[in-house]
This record gives sequence, structure tokens and C-alpha cells, in this order.
Amino acid sequence: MLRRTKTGITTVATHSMFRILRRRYSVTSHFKLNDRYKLKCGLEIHTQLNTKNKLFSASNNKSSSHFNSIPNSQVSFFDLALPGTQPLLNYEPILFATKLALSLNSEINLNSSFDRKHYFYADQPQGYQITQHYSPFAQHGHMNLFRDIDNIEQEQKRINITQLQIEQDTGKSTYLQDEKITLIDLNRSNVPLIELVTEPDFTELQQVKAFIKKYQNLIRHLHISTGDLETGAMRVDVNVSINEYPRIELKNLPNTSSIIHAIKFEYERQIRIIETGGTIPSMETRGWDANKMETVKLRSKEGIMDYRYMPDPELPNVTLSEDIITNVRETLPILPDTLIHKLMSEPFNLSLKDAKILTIKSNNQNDLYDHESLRNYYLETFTEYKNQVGSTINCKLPTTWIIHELLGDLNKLQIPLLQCEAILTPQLFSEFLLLLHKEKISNTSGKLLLFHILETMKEVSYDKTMELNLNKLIKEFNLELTNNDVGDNELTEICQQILDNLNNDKMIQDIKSGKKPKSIKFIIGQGMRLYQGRIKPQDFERKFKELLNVK
Ligand SMILES: Nc1ncnc2c1ncn2[C@@H]1O[C@H](COP(=O)(O)OP(=O)(O)OP(=O)(O)O)[C@@H](O)[C@H]1O
Ligand SMILES: [Mg+2]
Ligand SMILES: [Mg+2]
Repeated sequence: MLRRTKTGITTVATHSMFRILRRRYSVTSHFKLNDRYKLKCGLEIHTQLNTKNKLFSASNNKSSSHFNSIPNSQVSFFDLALPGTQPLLNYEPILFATKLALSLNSEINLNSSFDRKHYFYADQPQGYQITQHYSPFAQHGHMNLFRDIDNIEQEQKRINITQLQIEQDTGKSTYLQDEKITLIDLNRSNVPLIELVTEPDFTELQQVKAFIKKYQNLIRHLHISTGDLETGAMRVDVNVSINEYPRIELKNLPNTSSIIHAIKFEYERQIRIIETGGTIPSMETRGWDANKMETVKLRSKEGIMDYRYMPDPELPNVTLSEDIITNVRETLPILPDTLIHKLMSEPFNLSLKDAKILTIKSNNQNDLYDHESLRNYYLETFTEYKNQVGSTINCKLPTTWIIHELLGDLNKLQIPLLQCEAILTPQLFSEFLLLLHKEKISNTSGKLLLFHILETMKEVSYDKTMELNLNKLIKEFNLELTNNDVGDNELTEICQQILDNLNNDKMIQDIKSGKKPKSIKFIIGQGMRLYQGRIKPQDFERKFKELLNVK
């Protein structure tokens, strides 16, 4: 297909190209549910807690240790299930679980207990997994999704959370095809996990996507997990059914895109089965083949194990008092939704978009900064600036200059925020804002100054502290707004000279006659360039209008 674009460039696109593009970008947007088949989904999410130690042993559980370390280097006798070893519950996973349960509006069970789930697998040396089957840690929670914050179709959607249970992670097996051997790494064995189980409340793909993102952001916000899908710190199983047919469980879905593609594929596959007179097996588990982009059967009902659940006789119940729960509630940070609303109201008045930048990790966030340190930098600078100017505060200044200008410059110059804030402290940044606030420098000069500071910063090494004196720099570069010094006569002279030098009578006539009133902006631009922003554009505008006799 040939197409002529506005710029005159000819583009060639074929139908197959469009199909590929559509497939790639259509994860949720081009997917339509069939009116006759209701989609129903429920999630089971396993989250690795980044506690200091593992769940029932003293082994190191630094978030990176079991993923990046030498295999079997983070393993204690208990993790290895040597005979005679016994579990000893660490308090930290309970603390983390309490934080999560409270944040998800759950009822915490004051007397939960651990059970053994028996199955034999080489990466499960105990022969059973310790989990909470009969009396889980928390129940009856919920998470609300909203149209504006979470990009869902409905105004609001409540996802009920059946329960949260604490359990051990298993080890990891890697099958080597050529050698025909399986390697076992027990670094992950006994890492604390929380399994979250939702009710089958999801009726649209977008809700699933939104919930995963929101939950991931929550666990990062609470600092209880890295929440990374890539490392397996967060693992999502999805149960999918249509109308009242049995659910199919989807496991081993490595990222959000495969989760969404797998649900979509499964929904369509189940409809095809029903429409061709087939039956949907009860309790089938399927995986995801990323190459073929389809779900594949892993096991069916015949393969279901009898786990012989039994209370673990070596572990006492987890008994909590109301006081402990109240104490933990008091230590909780402001939760993301509340934080967004807080940032959107007085005194900050941020837009939803900017409030989200400071609260939620975005897909295009890079290694230079994270939203939390950016938020802290913003809040500290804001407070300093507000203390200086009181009620005359212009809340757009910190937003524009931190979220937009500073971030843009850091990206351009590839400077991490951490390095920047060590030198350009919130105090100094608020001084900088004050110069703009008091119109000591123009926006143009502000941009030049900030970029210059950051460029210089890039050249100094990390350990050197750079001395920063804003006033000195302004003098050195002659950036001070000269309005105060430029008298009206001088301004008239300057503007008249600019008009003369324009050498464009037609433009001047068009402005005067009102044919092209916007051309005055061009002339103001000339003045700004010549005087490098030292005279305010409003003053130029006033004077040019006066000279050209236009309103
Ligand atoms: N009709 C349904 N359609 C889709 N999902 C469903 C349906 N009924 C239940 N589910 C979902 O199935 C999941 C059941 O998880 P749960 O952990 O209770 O049991 P399980 O999958 O049998 O056990 P395991 O933890 O061993 O996988 C929940 O996420 C629930 O929302
Ligand atoms: Mg399941
Ligand atoms: Mg489950």
C-alpha cells in the first residue's frame, strides 16, 4: 500500500506488516470478548519476601543472593533437609505478611498455623512443603481498581482476595538436554513466600493487567519484595473459565505480556472447544509456549496428587495480639492510591499524570532514578521552597522544574539522581526555584543554568563535592534579568532597533492590520534571543505592541 504523508515522504506498508504490528501492540487493546461467553479469571500470586533470613533457617536471603549467587551457596542444613534439622520461624516474614495483609484490607488470623503438603520432587528435599493449608494467615481482603488511576474500563472494580498464606519456596531444577541430567540449586529452598489467592472476580483482561501492576507496585512500596517477574520474585498463575464451565489453571507465565496473551488464547480455545461440541476437562493445568504463542497441557486431573496435608508437628501456631497489629498499622507508609490523591490536592496540586510518575514505577523508568527517590527529592524541595515563599507559592514551579526539566536533563546527560542530589541538594534546588519565583532569572536562563550545573557535575568524580554558588554563576554568565535596570526609554530603543533590523515591512504591516497578529511572537523571540532571556517576554510584548500600535 502506498501512502503520501503530510511531509511528502512516501511510505510503503503491506497488510502483513499491519498484521504484525497489530499483533505486537494489541495485547489488550484489540481484544474483544465474545458477548455469549463471559470471561472469568482468578489469580494465585506467589511473592518472595526480601527478608534478611529465609523462612525457617538462618540462611542469607538477600534479594539477589538466591538468584545471582553460585548455586547451592546460600543453603543451611535445614534448607537441605538434613535429618535431625528442625524449622524455627523467623519473625520478619510475619511482619512483612502483616504489612501486606493490612494494605490489602484483609482480616488477619490471630492464630494461624503451618501444614505439610507432601510431594516428592528433587528440588524439594524435605519431601513436603511447609505451607498454610487449614488456617491461612489472612482472609477476606480486597483491592480496588479505578478507571483514572489504573486504566480500567469501569469507574471502579473491586477484586476480592480470598486469602494470604505464608509458605516456603522450593529449590530450582534445570534440565540439561544434551547431557540428560537435571541440576539442582537449593539457594531458593525455604525462601519465604506469600501466596495470594483472589476470588474469580476478573471479567476483563485490562483488570488482570491493572491488578498485577498495582499489586507489584504495592509490594515494592512496602519494601517487602523486589516484585520482579523476571527473577521470579513475583510469579502469577491464572485460572481461566468461560460461563459456568470448569476453570483451567495456567502456570509458568514469565511476564505480563505472556500472562495477557495466555488468557486471551485460552479464552478463545475454550470457546472453540464448546462450539465444536467438546468438553472442557475439570482441573487441567496448562503452560505457555512463547514461540508458538499458545497454551500447552502440563497435567490433568488423573495426575493430581494426594498431598496428604497434615499440621506440621514441629511448628507452633503463629499467635498475634491485636496490639501488634495496631503497631504495624501505624508503621505503614501512606499507600499508593492515597498518596496519588494527596499529591493531586493542596498544596501540591499535581496532575494525575505527574502524581503517578512520583508514585508508580513506569515501564520506561530507567536505572538513573526510581520513582520513590524522585518523590522524596520533590517533596523535600517543595517543602524548602514553600517555607521560603509562604502563601505566594507557585506549585507549578517544583513540578515543571523537577519532574520535567531536571529529569529530562538527567536523561540527556545520563546522570543518576543519586549523584545529582548529593550536589544539587533539595535546599539548593529550592534556592534555584526561588530565583525563578522572584523573576531574578528568566525561564530560558533557568534552563541554561540548570543544564550547565548538571553538565559540570558530570565531569566531577563521585567522591568530589562540587561547590555550587547560584548567584556567582548567574553573574558569571550574565543571566540576571535586566528589566529592573532597563528603563522604559532604553527598552523603547532596544525594541525599535529590533524592528528596524527585522527588514520585514510586510510582517509589520500584517501585525498592524490584524491580519497575522501571532507574528508578534516571532519578534518577541528575536528579542529573547538577542538578550538571552534577560528581558521578560511580557515586557517585550508590551513594548512591541506599544510601538506597533496594536492591542
Ligand atoms: N470458575 C472459575 N474460573 C476461573 N477461576 C476460578 C474459578 N473458580 C476458582 N477460580 C480461581 O482458582 C484459584 C484457586 O486457587 P487455590 O489456591 O485456592 O487452589 P488450587 O489452584 O486448587 O491450589 P494450588 O495452590 O495447589 O494451585 C483462585 O485464584 C480462584 O479465583
Ligand atoms: Mg492453583
Ligand atoms: Mg493456590
